[in-house]
Amino acid sequence: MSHSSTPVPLTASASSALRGHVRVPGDKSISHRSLMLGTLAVGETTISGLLEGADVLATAETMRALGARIERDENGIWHVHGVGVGGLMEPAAALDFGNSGTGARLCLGMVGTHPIAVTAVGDASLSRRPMGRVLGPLRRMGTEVVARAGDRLPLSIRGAETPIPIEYRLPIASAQVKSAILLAALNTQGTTTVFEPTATRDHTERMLKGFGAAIEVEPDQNGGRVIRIHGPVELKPQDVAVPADPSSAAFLIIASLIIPGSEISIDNVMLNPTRTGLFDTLIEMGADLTISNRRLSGGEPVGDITVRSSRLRGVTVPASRAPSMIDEYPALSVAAAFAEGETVMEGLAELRVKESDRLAAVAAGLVANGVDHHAGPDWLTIRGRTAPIGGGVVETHLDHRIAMAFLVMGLAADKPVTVDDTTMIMTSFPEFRSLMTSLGAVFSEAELPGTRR
Ligand SMILES: O=C(O)C1=C[C@@H](OP(=O)(O)O)[C@@H](O)[C@H](O)C1
Ligand SMILES: C=C(OP(=O)(O)O)C(=O)O
Repeated sequence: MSHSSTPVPLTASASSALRGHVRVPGDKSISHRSLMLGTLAVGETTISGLLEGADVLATAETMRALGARIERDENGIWHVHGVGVGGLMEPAAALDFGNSGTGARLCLGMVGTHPIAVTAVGDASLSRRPMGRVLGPLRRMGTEVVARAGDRLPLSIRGAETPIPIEYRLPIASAQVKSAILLAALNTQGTTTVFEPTATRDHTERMLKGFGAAIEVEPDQNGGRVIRIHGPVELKPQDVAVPADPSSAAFLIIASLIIPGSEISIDNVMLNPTRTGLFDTLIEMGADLTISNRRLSGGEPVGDITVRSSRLRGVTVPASRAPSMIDEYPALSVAAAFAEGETVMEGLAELRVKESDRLAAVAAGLVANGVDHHAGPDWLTIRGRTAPIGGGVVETHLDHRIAMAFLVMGLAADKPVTVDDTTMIMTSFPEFRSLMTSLGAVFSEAELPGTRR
């Protein structure tokens, strides 16, 4: 997205019951990966249901700059004519990843083992986020890095001429780091091994298998996994059908739970167990959430979700569940504000390095709207319904999930909730406002004097 777009504030007000049967856009993680793997395959990959959000469109642009021919046809199908592993071309200009951590980190992995020079830039939010977590293993594989202290964007890399396979134990639970190494391994002679102490989303592994890579995944007894990939790899083009994004569905689901009388259904939601921690948590909280028509689609479990408004109660969400719902804590915090009793969320350290410091941004939004809570370095407790909720203005810090979560809060609150900017919602869920409005949500334009970003 543009780095200098004018903020567009929005107010959400108490809405009557949400009703309807909808689809939400394609999964962001799978969308990025399908463009990247399509680029690394020889021949034509087609993608249906691609998320056409700014983050993914930025990835499409970077894949073009690296040599892929990518077109969208009149039916909304994307066609990626790949250059093959080893075939990436040196881009003529810096690659702009906008607001997207996934785009930047996975692409650094891809190019880190191609002998080309690449400069990576991003918006103000992305330029604050740590890249050392991928540059560390890439340096061991032979990638040269020119970056300022702290390894933040903008930075330049030159990919290794003769990449070295590594064994790497992830120091943090991060699918982006794991995926960057696996993508780097594709153009590396020999076996690259990644140990992940806690399972994180495994779309890269599933998709690499689908594209024909020699990859083995072995679960260990403690919930971790060992992943081995044997390079160099030749990828075969695929027809990818991207299922709906559970992280986007989360906002509709929580809105329906907290607005009395609501009942909505969402079709074809991805239900990979490495992504469904929020749904498990909501069910523990007493949510009337049912999943029907479970099936496999393109190597991923999917199903249709029906949700009805429910009396929620507070629960403890253990740290071990964090990787499977890492993007859902802002939304869960809103559900917790409307639940009876205390919700305890542990293991939240990674929230501090997302598009914003999400722990701080959520806590500030809760303060602004009168919600009883306590935040620590890596935990948050929220006591729901102790006082009227709402009436605040929330600073979003270029973070789409903060904006959407607090707009959902406003739909069920005693007083309206305003967010200071909604432009960045287009990174992951451009249809958020129109889809929510079609279900019955009430939004109105807001004007804020001297909004800070
Ligand atoms: O691999 C991915 O597609 C993602 C991994 C997660 O990030 P981390 O790897 O930093 O946990 C998640 O927060 C992000 O939205 C998407
Ligand atoms: C953290 C997120 O994305 P990314 O890391 O790709 O910017 C997100 O979408 O919540």
